Amino acid sequence: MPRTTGVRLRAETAPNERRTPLVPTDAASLIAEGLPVTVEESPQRAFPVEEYARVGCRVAPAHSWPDAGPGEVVLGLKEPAAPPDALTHRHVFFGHAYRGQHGGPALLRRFAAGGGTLLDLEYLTDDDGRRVTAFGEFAGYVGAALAVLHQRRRLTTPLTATTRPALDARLREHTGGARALVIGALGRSGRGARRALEVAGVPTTGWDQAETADLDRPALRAHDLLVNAVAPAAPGPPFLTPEDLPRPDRALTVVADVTCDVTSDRNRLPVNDRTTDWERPVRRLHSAPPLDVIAIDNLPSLLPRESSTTFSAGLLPHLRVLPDGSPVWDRSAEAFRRALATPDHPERGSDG
Ligand SMILES: NC(=O)c1ccc[n+]([C@@H]2O[C@H](COP(=O)([O-])OP(=O)(O)OC[C@H]3O[C@@H](n4cnc5c(N)ncnc54)[C@H](O)[C@@H]3O)[C@@H](O)[C@H]2O)c1
Repeated sequence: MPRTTGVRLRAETAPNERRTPLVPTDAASLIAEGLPVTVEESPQRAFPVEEYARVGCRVAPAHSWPDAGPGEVVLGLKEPAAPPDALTHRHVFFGHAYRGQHGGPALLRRFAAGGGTLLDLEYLTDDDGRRVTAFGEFAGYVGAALAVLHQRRRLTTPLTATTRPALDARLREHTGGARALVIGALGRSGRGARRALEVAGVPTTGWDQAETADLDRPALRAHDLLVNAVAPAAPGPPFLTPEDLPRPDRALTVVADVTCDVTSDRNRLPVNDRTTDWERPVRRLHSAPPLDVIAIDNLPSLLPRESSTTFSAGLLPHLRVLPDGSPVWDRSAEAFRRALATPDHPERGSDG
């Protein structure tokens, strides 16, 4: 393993990905502690590159990371665009590759071809197995907010990035008028969803694992809004089945699928098999009675500055110790090694 000589913040290429895992003030802390930071130019990042340059980051052209020195750790959020196909560096990003997701084996083959390492952000966990940093709370908040606005016919499209105070103000324009159910209510996304529903004045039921062990389908169908915020550790019975859709007793008209695991065998909402996007956030699943789904896989990007600031604060203490290593980095490297050993049969353990 080469000595860590710096951090290279990549430009994201996914449409509407405005977040960053490292904000300028935290980059400044790394530099002050002797770890150089290079930032690629990116017009879509919510923090202009000038903010990074001002605190002492080197600026590099977008997509120049393949030329980074072998000791530079390449930091991003989503899979780096090819070419190059072979990945040689240590990369830190969300791979979504270890749980049978589409594209997982192909990503692992890119690492196998180049001899690089993925230090997956989702697998940076503390001694108790808890993620050290995550976007979940913002995902739940935005997912529930979009569901409420759609149910109130107040959702304007295409969606554009906003701020928490602006979104709160729109949620407060009206109150009540619906009952919501949040599944996965005790998790980060579930907490965020409940907060948005509270701001919107929507009475909310919260279910977690205890309540879904023996699913009360009539109770589920009696809610107007459903926010799916679970992180299931294993495949299990669906929350909604095709038989639920035509039922005349179904009050449920809007589902926000925050989990968005639409290509995984753990998907608890298999009545929906695809994501939606900022251009067309809502997809009609059934016409009579109507049922619409919102399944956007980059929800926190709608609050890019706030979600990035929180995420970066959680990651910073770990970036600080990159040169020396730590059990947190070791655990993520070990998850990568296990997945690499069985790329077509990914592990099915919990990712928390
Ligand atoms: N759409 C997006 O933009 C976006 C962004 C971030 C995270 N996510 C996804 O949201 C999901 C939740 O993330 P999180 O950070 O809140 O996870 P978390 O681990 O904090 O919480 C998940 C919760 O789900 C519960 N749960 C698991 N299986 C359940 C079941 N069968 N029934 C009821 N509850 C169950 C857990 O007990 C836990 O309380 C993850 O799949 C994550 O990948 C989506």
